[in-house]
Amino acid sequence: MQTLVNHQLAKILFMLKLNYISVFFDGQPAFQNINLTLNQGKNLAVIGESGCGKSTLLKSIYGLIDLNEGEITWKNKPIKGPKFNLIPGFKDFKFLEQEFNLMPYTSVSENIAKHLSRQTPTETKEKVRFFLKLLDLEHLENKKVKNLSGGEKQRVALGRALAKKPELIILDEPFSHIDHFKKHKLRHALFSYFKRENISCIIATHDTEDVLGFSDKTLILKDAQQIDFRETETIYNQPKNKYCASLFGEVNTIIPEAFQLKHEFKTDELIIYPNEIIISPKTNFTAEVTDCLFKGNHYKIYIKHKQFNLVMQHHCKVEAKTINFSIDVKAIKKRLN
Ligand SMILES: Nc1ncnc2c1ncn2[C@@H]1O[C@H](COP(=O)(O)OP(=O)(O)OP(=O)(O)O)[C@@H](O)[C@H]1O
Repeated sequence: MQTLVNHQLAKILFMLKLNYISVFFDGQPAFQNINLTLNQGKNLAVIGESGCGKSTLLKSIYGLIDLNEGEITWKNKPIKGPKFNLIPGFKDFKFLEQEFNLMPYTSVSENIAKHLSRQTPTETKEKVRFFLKLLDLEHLENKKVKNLSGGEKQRVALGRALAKKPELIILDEPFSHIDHFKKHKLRHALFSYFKRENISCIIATHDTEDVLGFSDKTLILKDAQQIDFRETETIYNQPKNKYCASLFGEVNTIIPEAFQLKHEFKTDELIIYPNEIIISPKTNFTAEVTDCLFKGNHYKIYIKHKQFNLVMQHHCKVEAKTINFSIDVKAIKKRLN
């Protein structure tokens, strides 16, 4: 009985399932053997270097591209590509592509209102007002879309995608045209809205800020292959390799033995983040300081120790030509465990 209940629960929770899916263009994989599940209300980030297959994967999930291998299911029903669907795209999903496809000669409000579900004029007005506020577009409500900036258009496109509440929203670099100042506020407002409304989200991005703090799971692609798919925190704390760690920023690879850490870490190579190298005057490790960059709340410091070029961070500027440093073993062990 319990098994039956668990099985049914799993059926409900695993809304989206990608079952070893692949797409090839001219015999070359755009992505290959992607295998994952996404639960209701969860946020998945898809990251990886340019050309690794992120956009093609998103389009395939929405049903715009036919799969060459595997199957995509949503609530246990297959999602078919254009070969099997007269109207491309899946009804429970909304997709915000890199191109926005807005109606240029109508106003911001009209663009959003057109996509709301049918309701009374007062309800429509209230809903439009809600999205204008959420996306910081209130001051532009009557402006024609053709006269908006790229970032403003991108926000209208987000409003349009959300107007009729989707069960899954697919976002391809949704903040790429939006300035940093607005991006932080908007990102927070949007992801909080998705959580509140239990909307699942898949976002392809090059911005670590979209990933850390907001995505529950992360999929890492490289050369069309699935390199990792785990909880975002686990991926960051225990990166499989340097490529995976580098997607979150600059990192170091060291040989533990060269830093007298052979007994602490039983691996040939160890990936360490810049905050895990610390200036400590009492150690035997000296390094030449090759650069020191102001980063706002810290300095990024490039150092050279024997054959190792390392990057570390420090709370204040380093003027000295050489420093003594140590590897923060305690912090690394805490992260790895
Ligand atoms: N319609 C197509 N025909 C042929 N090749 C394609 C097509 N669309 C994409 N590709 C190729 O598939 C690969 C994956 O492209 P995709 O746009 O999915 O990458 P991406 O990870 O989204 O890149 P970026 O981060 O630069 O947006 C690339 O090598 C690309 O050239």
